[in-house]
Amino acid sequence: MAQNFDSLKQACRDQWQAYIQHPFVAGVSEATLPAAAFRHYLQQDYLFLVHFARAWGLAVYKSRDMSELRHSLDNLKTIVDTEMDLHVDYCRAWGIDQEELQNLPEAQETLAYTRFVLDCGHRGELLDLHVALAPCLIGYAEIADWISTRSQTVSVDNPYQAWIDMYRDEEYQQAAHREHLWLDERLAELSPQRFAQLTTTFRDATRLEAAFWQMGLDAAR
Ligand SMILES: Cc1ncc(CN)c(N)n1
Repeated sequence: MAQNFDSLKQACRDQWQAYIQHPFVAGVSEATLPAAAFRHYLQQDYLFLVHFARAWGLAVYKSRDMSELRHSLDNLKTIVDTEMDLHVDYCRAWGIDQEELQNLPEAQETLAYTRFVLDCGHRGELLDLHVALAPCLIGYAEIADWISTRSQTVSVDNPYQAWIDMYRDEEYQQAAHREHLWLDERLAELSPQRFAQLTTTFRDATRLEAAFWQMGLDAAR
């Protein structure tokens, strides 16, 4: 049977679930997450987005034809022109201004995750980089879906509603869908050995996403 993106998720089922349904995400959904946890997450996520934009820039650089290049460029634009602007506006609403964001010290979890992804890109091929980036782009679209289907989700007066809406937004969901299809096409052709190698990358990136949520929770203790 041909492998696809769902095969990657299946191979890392426990780690994927621990990321998508992390207590931080449940707290956002139920409006019970401590504000200090979310604030710390927002600050570090600004730094994260800067490095992830660089990683998509690296994917543009590593592309072999115009179709690959345009695909990575679209993802770079989603971060720089849409997600980052919304993020900065959102931080401002939480009383965090641009100057504060630019002068933040980088947390270990941010360093570990972002440099891991950049290293996958430098060391490997374009596909290694896309697989390392997938938990970020596709994972948040799935998280927004998970939140919207939960009966426990609070949708009236939830202080995190604007953040949830950012990832439920059609443009973000479509970018995640395009990446899903892009990966499905490339994963189908691989040898079992190559698929196993990419599974390790995907699992590690997923673990680093869960650690990023945990960093937010720990900041509120
Ligand atoms: C840590 C993290 N992972 C993913 C995303 C969604 N692009 C994000 N903003 N931050």
